[in-house]
Amino acid sequence: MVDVAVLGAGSWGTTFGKVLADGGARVTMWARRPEAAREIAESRRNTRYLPGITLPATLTATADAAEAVAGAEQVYLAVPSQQLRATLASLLPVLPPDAPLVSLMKGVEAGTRLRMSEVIAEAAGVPASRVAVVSGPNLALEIAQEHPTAAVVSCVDIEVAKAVARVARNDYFHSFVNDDVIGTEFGGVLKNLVAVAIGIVDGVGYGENTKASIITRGLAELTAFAVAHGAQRETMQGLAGLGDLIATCSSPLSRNFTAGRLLGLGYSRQDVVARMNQVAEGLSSIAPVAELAAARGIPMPILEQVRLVIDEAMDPRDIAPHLTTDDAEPTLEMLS
Ligand SMILES: NC(=O)C1=CN([C@@H]2O[C@H](COP(=O)(O)OP(=O)(O)OC[C@H]3O[C@@H](n4cnc5c(N)ncnc54)[C@H](O)[C@@H]3O)[C@@H](O)[C@H]2O)C=CC1
Ligand SMILES: O=C(CO)COP(=O)(O)O
Repeated sequence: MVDVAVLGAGSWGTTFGKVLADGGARVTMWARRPEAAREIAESRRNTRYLPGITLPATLTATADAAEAVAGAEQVYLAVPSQQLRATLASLLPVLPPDAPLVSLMKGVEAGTRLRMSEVIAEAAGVPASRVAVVSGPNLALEIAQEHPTAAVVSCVDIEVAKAVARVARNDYFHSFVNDDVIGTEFGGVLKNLVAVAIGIVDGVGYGENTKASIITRGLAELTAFAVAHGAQRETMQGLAGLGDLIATCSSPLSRNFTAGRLLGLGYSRQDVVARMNQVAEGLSSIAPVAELAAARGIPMPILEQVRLVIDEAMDPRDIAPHLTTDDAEPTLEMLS
C-alpha cells in the first residue's frame, strides 16, 4: 500500500484524498484547523466543504504537518495559490527529501507571476523533475460523489507523472499523463477567468449564444496565451484546456462562475469576496496573468473586460469581449 500525504483539507484537497484512498493508497491529510482534522479523522466527514460525503477508512487527518508527511511517498498540495509559498515555508523542515510534490492548484502567484509548480520548486528548493501538477475538468463535489471523471497529471519527467497517475486513479477517476506542465497549468488558470466572464453573463441574464461565443473565444485566448509561454497547442484542446473550460463555465458548483454571477447581479468585488466561503482563484489570477500577457503583447479581451467589471469601470451588461475588434474590415476567425 502506498502512503501519501495531502496538505490542505478544503474541498479539493479532501476530495483528492478520497480519490487516492479509493485507488488503494493510505492517505493522511494535513488540515490547518485542528477541529477540521478531528472531524475527518473521527467522523470521516468534512461537512464544511463536502456535505453528505463519507470519507474512506484508509484516509485520516491531522493538524500536525510532520505527522501528516511522515513516510509519505508522494505529497499533494491543495491550498489557495496565494497561500502556497507561506504554507511551504512552514512545512519545509518536515517535507520528505525525495517524494514527488504534486500541485492540485490552479493559480498564478501575484507579484512573482509564477505558476504553482514554479513556486513549489523555488520555495521547496527542488528540481522541476520532482514537481507534478494535476488538472482537468474536476469539480470537487461531483468527484466526491464519484461521478466518472478524467484528469491529466503532468511533469517534465514523464516517469514521475506516470508514478503519480498510477496512484491517482480508481474506478471513477482516471489520470492521463503528459509532459507539458506549462500548458496543463495555464489551462487551469485561464479557464477560471473565462468562467468568471460566463458567470457575469449568466448574472446579467444573457443566454447560450453569448456564453458559447465567449467560451469559444476563451479557448482561443487561453491557447494564444499558453502557447506564447511555451505550452503545446494540443494540450489546450485536451482535458486541462477545453475540458476544464467546459466544466467550469457550465456549472454552478464552480466558485469562479459563482463569483462572476454575483458580479453580474450587481455585487461589488468586496461583496463577492465576503459572500464566498471557498477560494475563487480567478479573482487573484487576473493581475498576474494580465501582467504576463502585457509583457508579451498578447491581446486578452475577456480578461480585460472581466477586470473592468470587477473594477466597476464597466457595467456588467456591456460585457461582450467577442465583439471587441479594432478592424474596420471583417477578419478571419483566428482560433489561437
Ligand atoms: N474545488 C475544486 O473543485 C477544485 C479546486 N482546485 C484548486 O485547488 C486549490 C484549492 O482549492 P479548494 O480546496 O477548492 O479551496 P477551498 O477554499 O475549498 O479550501 C482551501 C483550503 O486551504 C486552507 N487554507 C487557507 N489558507 C491556508 C493557509 N495559509 N495555510 C494552509 N491552509 C490554508 C483552508 O483552510 C481550506 O482548507 C485551488 O487552487 C483551486 O483552484 C482544482 C480543481 C478542483
Ligand atoms: O477547477 C475546477 C474545476 O475543474 C474548480 O473550479 P472552481 O475553482 O471555479 O470551483
